[in-house]
Amino acid sequence: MTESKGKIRHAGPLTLRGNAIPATTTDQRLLESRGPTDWVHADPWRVLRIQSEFVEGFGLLSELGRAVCVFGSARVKPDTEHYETGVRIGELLAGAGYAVITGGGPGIMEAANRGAQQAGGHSIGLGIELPFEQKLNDFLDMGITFRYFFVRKTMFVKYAQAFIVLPGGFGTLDELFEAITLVQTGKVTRFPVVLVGTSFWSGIRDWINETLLAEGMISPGDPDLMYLTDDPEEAVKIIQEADIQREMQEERQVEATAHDVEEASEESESRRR
Ligand SMILES: C/C(=C\CNc1ncnc2c1ncn2[C@@H]1O[C@H](COP(=O)(O)O)[C@@H](O)[C@H]1O)CO
Repeated sequence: MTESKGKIRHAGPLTLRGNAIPATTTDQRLLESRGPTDWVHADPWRVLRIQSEFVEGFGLLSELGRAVCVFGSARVKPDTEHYETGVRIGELLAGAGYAVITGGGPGIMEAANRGAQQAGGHSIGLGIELPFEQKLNDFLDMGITFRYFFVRKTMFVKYAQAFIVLPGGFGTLDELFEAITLVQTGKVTRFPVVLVGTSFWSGIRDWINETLLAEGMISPGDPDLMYLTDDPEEAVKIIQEADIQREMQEERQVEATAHDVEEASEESESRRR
């Protein structure tokens, strides 16, 4: 705590003299203040809360290793076809060494977390605070509940190498189209988005081809940004294949950089001679 000594006070990085010296110290004002609380709801305070969500998320997830997000309906129940597919995908991903990240809620999220956990993999839930009572599902090794959708979405994209999308409603469509937009605009590269459930998704795939593409709203290659399958094994294989391609590309880049450096040093050596 900073003490007032004569006519000078050091308050953190500040040096204050004369009338600029407040009657109390910063710590005293912090510990004693009992004023209006409106500032808790003001935007500058929210910015700090948003920052703290990023810090918590980065802190929790940064050492995760390879991971895949699984999205899908919050409403499907255990012992239904889509739920069982979610469990199988969780198991397969865990078996292939991927951590499984979901929205941490019920339905497909729970199914994929359950599959990952029962196969001995990492099972992560990134929940969201909602207006109604909500809790993280029971099949998580690590969970975090975000206040802000956009912070949570950053975590999904930053810490996963791919998305698998099962049947779902608006929430699932939002996650699907955000991922596709990030791939389309080059914000993320080599990021497979795999839709599982051909009869559920073929309507939207046809609309994308027959309306979006036909009317020039997207480019000819854009529909291929999504893979479509019924087979959980194939979904995971697509992701593994993309991982191999990514690793090969990274190796080629490292080799090309090493080659450039070698050439540059040979050139400067020959100029010196
Ligand atoms: C509807 C019910 C609970 C909702 N709880 C959720 N918890 C976590 N994440 C959720 C929740 N609801 C939606 N999401 C996210 O959107 C996707 C599913 O939304 P959809 O509209 O059901 O397709 C999902 O991937 C989550 O990330 C009570 O049962």
